[in-house]
Amino acid sequence: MPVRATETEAGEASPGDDVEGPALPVNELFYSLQGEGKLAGVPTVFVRTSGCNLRCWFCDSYHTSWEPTHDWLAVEDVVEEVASHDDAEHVVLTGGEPFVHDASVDLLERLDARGYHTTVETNGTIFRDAPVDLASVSPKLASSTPTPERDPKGEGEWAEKHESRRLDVDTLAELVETYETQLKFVVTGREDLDEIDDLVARVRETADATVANDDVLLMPEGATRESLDENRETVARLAMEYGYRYTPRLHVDLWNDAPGT
Ligand SMILES: C[S@@+](CC[C@H](N)C(=O)[O-])C[C@H]1O[C@@H](n2cnc3c(N)ncnc32)[C@H](O)[C@@H]1O
Ligand SMILES: Nc1nc2[nH]cc(C(=O)O)c2c(=O)[nH]1
Ligand code: SF4
Ligand SMILES: [Mg+2]
Repeated sequence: MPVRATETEAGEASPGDDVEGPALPVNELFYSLQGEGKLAGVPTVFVRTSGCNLRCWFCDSYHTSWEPTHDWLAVEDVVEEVASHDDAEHVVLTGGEPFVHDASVDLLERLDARGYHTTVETNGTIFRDAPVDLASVSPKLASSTPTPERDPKGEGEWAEKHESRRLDVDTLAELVETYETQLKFVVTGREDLDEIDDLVARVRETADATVANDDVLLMPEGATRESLDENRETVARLAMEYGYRYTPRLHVDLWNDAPGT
């Protein structure tokens, strides 16, 4: 699909006059297996919006965050493209950060009306009221911050903004109270576990809903097979030690970092 560069930080520059009704900046749309979380292995259509309010140094979707590209599509056309994948019953709305866009709610409503199971992959900093069957929330830890040493593009210009935005316990609590939720943490090493324990405790104190240990998933950092090979066993052992759930990155095991997988 042809894409054009986005002009603003969160990628919310508007569609051209040729697009009617609610529209989304779509980076890619593809059919694959859900690679992460409780539904890993389920055939799924992925809609990846462009634009994000954070800048994780490790972001595996660089062209939705650090250098966003997309084509503006009418929500109606996105639904038709999803429906062209005859066998799919599940749709994942991801990004970038899908909840920066008002039209994500329109899309979820139309998908729900057609009977799809919807998962939203979100960083948990923005709440939206929408028909979401599984909120797949991935709160960002201190180890995600793009310090000058780990900045994929500049020299740490995003570090402060990322740091001030990356966690909002009240928003996490609202998501947990409203939706069936999994909390899926990207783990870079043992150092992350104190922060995860602390955050899970704060969400449990704040939310009027239960967060079971098997709703808390540890996912190894790794956009490539090579980096996963380095991290996955450490993270699997940490899951056993702390009593949380481990999630693979099945798509990376199967297809490495190929686009559209
Ligand atoms: C690209 S993000 C888009 C959704 C949303 N912005 C978020 O971060 O949850 C999709 C998922 O990939 C995870 N992710 C991104 N880069 C990763 C990496 N290098 N290793 C492991 N997981 C990664 C995110 O934490 C999130 O669970
Ligand atoms: N196969 C596959 N599964 C995924 N689960 C979450 C993904 C995402 O990027 O949000 C993703 C993805 O990019 N590919
Ligand atoms: S929040 Fe998600 S999309 Fe945004 S930079 Fe981090 S991993 Fe990438
Ligand atoms: Mg992905």
